[in-house]
Amino acid sequence: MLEVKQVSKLYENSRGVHNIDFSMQRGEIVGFLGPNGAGKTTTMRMITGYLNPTHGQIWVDGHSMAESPKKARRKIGYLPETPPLYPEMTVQSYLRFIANLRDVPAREQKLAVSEAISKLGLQGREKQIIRSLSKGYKQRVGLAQAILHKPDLLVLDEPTSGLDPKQIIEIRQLIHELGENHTVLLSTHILPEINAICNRVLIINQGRVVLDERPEHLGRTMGETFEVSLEVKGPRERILTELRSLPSVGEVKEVDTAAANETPPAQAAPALEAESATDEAASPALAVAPTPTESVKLLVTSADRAEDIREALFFRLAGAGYPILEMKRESLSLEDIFLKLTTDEPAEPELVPSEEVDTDA
Ligand SMILES: Nc1ncnc2c1ncn2[C@@H]1O[C@H](COP(=O)(O)OP(=O)(O)OP(=O)(O)O)[C@@H](O)[C@H]1O
Repeated sequence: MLEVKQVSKLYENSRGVHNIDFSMQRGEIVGFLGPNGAGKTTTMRMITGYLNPTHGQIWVDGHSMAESPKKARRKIGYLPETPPLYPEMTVQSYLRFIANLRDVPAREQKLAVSEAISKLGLQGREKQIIRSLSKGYKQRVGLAQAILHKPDLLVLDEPTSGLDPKQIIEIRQLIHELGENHTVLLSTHILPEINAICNRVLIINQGRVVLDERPEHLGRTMGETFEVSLEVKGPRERILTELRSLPSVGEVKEVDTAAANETPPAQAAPALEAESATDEAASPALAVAPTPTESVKLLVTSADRAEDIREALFFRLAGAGYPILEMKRESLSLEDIFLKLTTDEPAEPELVPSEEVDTDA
């Protein structure tokens, strides 16, 4: 659907983007992430034909943006960071105007506008002046103009920026629905947005792609070690011994010793023995002075980086008679990965304002 081949955009200040290279298959929803100034908008403007690359090529559904820009752009719906709205127009007249601009045949315009209005939940607002709409509804009109000519690829630059939490959820839901019939590239600063709607993530830093992966494979790609947090009921020392003797286990760290300190291990064993004795013997003791439940919280890593050790932990602890109260796989969050990939870099030198080399298309 989209091929971005070794694309660079050099501004006079030498910023911009360098050798961006990726492709998108039909039906993908790709999240485009990067810190401020990383090059997201520059890349999106080149993909949509609003900016000429200094080097490289862009193909949209087989059409070269350089050689057949009209055909290539016909395939794309673009929502820039600031939606290109005319505030004095009504929603309906604005969308009719855009349909005209995009060469939607006259006899199809009415239907195209009413379809876009209903897809974006703008029914009842057709006659409203755009200026009087809330930011969330203006964004819906922006999305409506992007899909009017029924493009295959939607390029959305920070579509939820500046919206309140309720509007963010609504717009996300709409993008999710649009993703059923469109290929979508969307830039965002909101990391949970990627997990919520995207099936692939591209991270760009200082003008270069530094990660291209499916969200569920991010940990593996980052060389993450399989790690599990556990809460186990039973005597601390014995649990540690059991776990450390498992060949598939690498490291076992205690994360919260509060429970163990409350009940020293020496006292724990008799208490458990009393519990495992007859019910008649255990119950009166509990009624007089309840035995604190001894549990230990641990962080356990795999000996072989990526091996899933959850089943081994379960069977070993169950076999030894120590119930697992909680078990959770710990993984690097997208935030962790983003920070790892976009910090530890030399700080950007002070930017001297200058004109760009190419003029906008
Ligand atoms: N017209 C221009 N002239 C010169 N430099 C520019 C121009 N437009 C962008 N740049 C520089 O190119 C780099 C990439 O900018 P771009 O706007 O694409 O980043 P971005 O990732 O979209 O940032 P943000 O998240 O802040 O919108 C930045 O260093 C920016 O200063």
